[in-house]
Amino acid sequence: MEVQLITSLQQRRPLVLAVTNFITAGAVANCLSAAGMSPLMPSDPAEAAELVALADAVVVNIGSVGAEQAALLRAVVTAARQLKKPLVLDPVAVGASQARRQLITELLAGPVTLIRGNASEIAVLAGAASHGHGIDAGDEPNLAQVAAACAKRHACLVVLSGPVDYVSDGQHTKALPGGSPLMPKVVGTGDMLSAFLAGCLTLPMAPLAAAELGTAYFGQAGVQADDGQLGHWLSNFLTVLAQAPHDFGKAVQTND
Ligand SMILES: Nc1ncnc2c1ncn2[C@@H]1O[C@H](COP(=O)(O)OP(=O)(O)OP(=O)(O)O)[C@@H](O)[C@H]1O
Ligand SMILES: Cc1ncsc1CCO
Ligand SMILES: [Mg+2]
Repeated sequence: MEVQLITSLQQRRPLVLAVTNFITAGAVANCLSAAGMSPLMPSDPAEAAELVALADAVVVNIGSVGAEQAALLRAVVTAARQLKKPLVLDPVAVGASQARRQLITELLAGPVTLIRGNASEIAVLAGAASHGHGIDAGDEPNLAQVAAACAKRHACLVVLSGPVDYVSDGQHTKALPGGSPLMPKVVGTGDMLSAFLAGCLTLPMAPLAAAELGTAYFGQAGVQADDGQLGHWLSNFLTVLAQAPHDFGKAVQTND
């Protein structure tokens, strides 16, 4: 794994503007900070353009879909497109309500760089049947095809997360094993991955390669944070992310 790229990213400390949700905002901010990125969470649509201008990358998450949050999401997405910032969309529980589907349709009327969701969320965006259960994924078949179909349909990169993560640009799809069975039990690990990938899209490499590197790195950190105790996972994960990547690289299995 190209860990020196992660070192260079940490030296730059890219500013990631993150519209998350009120449930996991703190965990996402701490994850970004531990990983060597600088989190900023906006709350007022009036400041969206100024804050997006400061940002190196932007992530938006529809976990909280009230009218005020929707206005903030629209303003941030519009500014990110105008200012050509890498833009990640996390379609939390998109299959669960009409309001979420409507908001996602609106946000996906223009281009995004990357969509990161679990299998059921990505299936909805691919136009396939889905079996999600609120924020949790259900059993979906043909995950590599679902990821590729979603990427083609929305002309963007897709990271479909789960026991195996699939990274696709619609033409090429890579399956990345990794992560821990504790991760789906900790609420917000997907939100953290989406925000982390936004920061990785600032790496000086092709966006597909950056998405693969970021997804593999996050998964391997997740493995290392697993000491068998659910309650330890999040604090272990922040500690692992905050380690120098060369130490991290020694401690975890690498891809090359
Ligand atoms: N069974 C599993 N085994 C190993 N890793 C997993 C497993 N399930 C999820 N993960 C990892 O957890 C992270 C989050 O993926 P997940 O699909 O659970 O996101 P999510 O459903 O959007 O989560 P949330 O809504 O809580 O933020 C990814 O890094 C993924 O690789
Ligand atoms: C539990 C929950 N409900 C809406 S968003 C969220 C956090 C995971 O995205
Ligand atoms: Mg999620």
